[in-house]
Order: sequence, then structure tokens, then C-alpha cells
Amino acid sequence: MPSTSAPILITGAGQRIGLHCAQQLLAEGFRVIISYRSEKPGVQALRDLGATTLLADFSTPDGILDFIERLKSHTDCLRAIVHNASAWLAECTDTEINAFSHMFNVHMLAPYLINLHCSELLERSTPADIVHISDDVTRKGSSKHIAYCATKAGLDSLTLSFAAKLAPRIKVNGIAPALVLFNPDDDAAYRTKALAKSALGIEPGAEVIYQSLRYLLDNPYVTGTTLTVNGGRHLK
Ligand SMILES: NC(=O)C1=CN([C@@H]2O[C@H](COP(=O)(O)OP(=O)(O)OC[C@H]3O[C@@H](n4cnc5c(N)ncnc54)[C@H](OP(=O)(O)O)[C@@H]3O)[C@@H](O)[C@H]2O)C=CC1
Ligand SMILES: Nc1nc2c(c(=O)[nH]1)N=C([C@H](O)[C@@H](O)CO)CN2
Repeated sequence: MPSTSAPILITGAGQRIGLHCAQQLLAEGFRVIISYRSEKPGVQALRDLGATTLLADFSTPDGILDFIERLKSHTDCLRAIVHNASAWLAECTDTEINAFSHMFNVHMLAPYLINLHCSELLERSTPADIVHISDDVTRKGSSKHIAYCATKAGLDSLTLSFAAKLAPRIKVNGIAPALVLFNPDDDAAYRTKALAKSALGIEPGAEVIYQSLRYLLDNPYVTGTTLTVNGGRHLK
């Protein structure tokens, strides 16, 4: 059972991995606050389970700062912050500047500003954690998601810097998944190709990220680390 009533914040938790982790944390007795960008069935499901749901669009600095202000009006302490929100955008001519800016804001500026402005809320909880959800692809780059990969690599750097800055009161770690969940519009050819990229060759589902999150929350001697959860992609 959790040793504190301070809530856990998960950003972008209206669907998929963030939603699963929020549901599991609530089932384990944690209080949960989520950010969501658009209303989804998962957001209402979390409200029905007692979560606090805060609308937030991290695509601009003002949107991030507005969220921080509203978050602080809802709680004066936090057990953990999980930076899960993400935009997975491929390069597309004529939109590359907006796409890079969007992913920079969501993957780097939002974690940066939220960590700086909300570490005081974490300081009121023992233990206290920040978890950045990155991507295994930062290991070698991506020819099809250049800006996405670059901004996730920047998030990996934030993990190291904030771990050094916030120790010993707050642990800061990352989780770097490879394929966890397909998207509904992924066709059979894409799925076959993606599964073949890892040694284990499976679509594991969101529970493997929740397991990784609990390891980081529960372990008092891990900080500045990014857990690879990639089915052995680096072996192929
Ligand atoms: N799924 C996978 O196989 C993998 C996932 N990851 C990482 O794991 C994490 C979770 O993945 P997954 O569940 O698939 O993520 P999703 O693609 O479902 O995105 C999570 C949420 O981020 C929100 N979001 C997007 N843009 C913004 C924005 N500008 N402001 C605020 N929120 C925003 C989305 O909101 P909205 O609902 O409005 O679109 C969405 O609900 C991500 O960080 C992802 O990069 C890494 C490797 C593999
Ligand atoms: N925000 C998101 N990031 C990523 C997603 C996603 O659906 N949303 N999906 C992937 C892929 O699964 C990739 O790892 C394999 O094709 C990567 N990041």
C-alpha cells in the first residue's frame, strides 16, 4: 500500500500506456492526477475511479505554464511525476517546423518546466520520483522520425541533469520502450516488420511499462537511470 497520500501525476494519460498506468496505480490505492489534451472515454473512466483530470496542451510554453498553475491549485504535494505525454510525428514537408516545435515542447520543454516549477511539491513527499518516458530509438536514431527521436534524446539528457540536481530527496529516472502497443491503423505488413525488429518478437502491451514504473517508484537506490524495455531490439 502507498506510504503517502500525495498524488501521482501522469501526463497524457487519457489513453493507451498512460491510461493503463493510471488505472493500475488507482487500483493499488494511490491518488492520481492526470493531464489530458482531448476528452476520451479513458478520461471519464479515470474520473469515475476518482482521479483528478486536468486539461493540458503542452504544444506551447503558455499551455505548459497554464497547466502548472492549475496543477498547483489542485495539490500542494506530489508523490511522483510521470512524463508520458508524447506526439509521435514523422517528417512531412511543409509541416516539419511545426512538428519539431510541437515535439520539442511536449517531450522537452514540458518536462523541463514542470520539473523546475513542481519539484517543491515533490519535496513534500518521501519518497519522491520523476519518471521520463522516452524511447529506445534514441539508442541509434531514426531515419523516419528524426525530430521525434532528437527530442526524446533531449529528454534522456534531462533525466541525467535533473537526477543530479534533485538528489537526494527526489529520484529521477527514465523508461525507454520500443514497440509496446500498435496503433489501430498499423497494417499487417507494418506489424510483421515491427515485431521482427526485436529478439522476443512480441507486442507486450502496457503492463510492461507499469511494471517498470513500479520498479522505479519502489526502489530507493536507483536514480539517473533509463530502463530499456525493448524486447531485445539491440540484439538484432
Ligand atoms: N506505444 C508504443 O509502442 C511506444 C510508446 N513510447 C512512449 O510511451 C509513452 C506512451 O505511449 P502511447 O501510450 O502510445 O502514447 P500516445 O501516442 O497514446 O500519446 C499519449 C498522450 O499524449 C498526448 N499528447 C500528444 N500531444 C500532446 C500535447 N501537445 N499536449 C498534451 N498532451 C499531448 C495525447 O493526447 P491526445 O489524446 O489528445 O492525442 C495522448 O493521449 C509516450 O511517451 C511514447 O513516446 C515509446 C516507444 C513505444
Ligand atoms: N507518442 C507515441 N510514441 C510512440 C508510439 C506511439 O504510438 N505514440 N509508438 C511507437 C512505435 O511503437 C515504435 O516504437 C515501433 O513502431 C514509438 N513511439
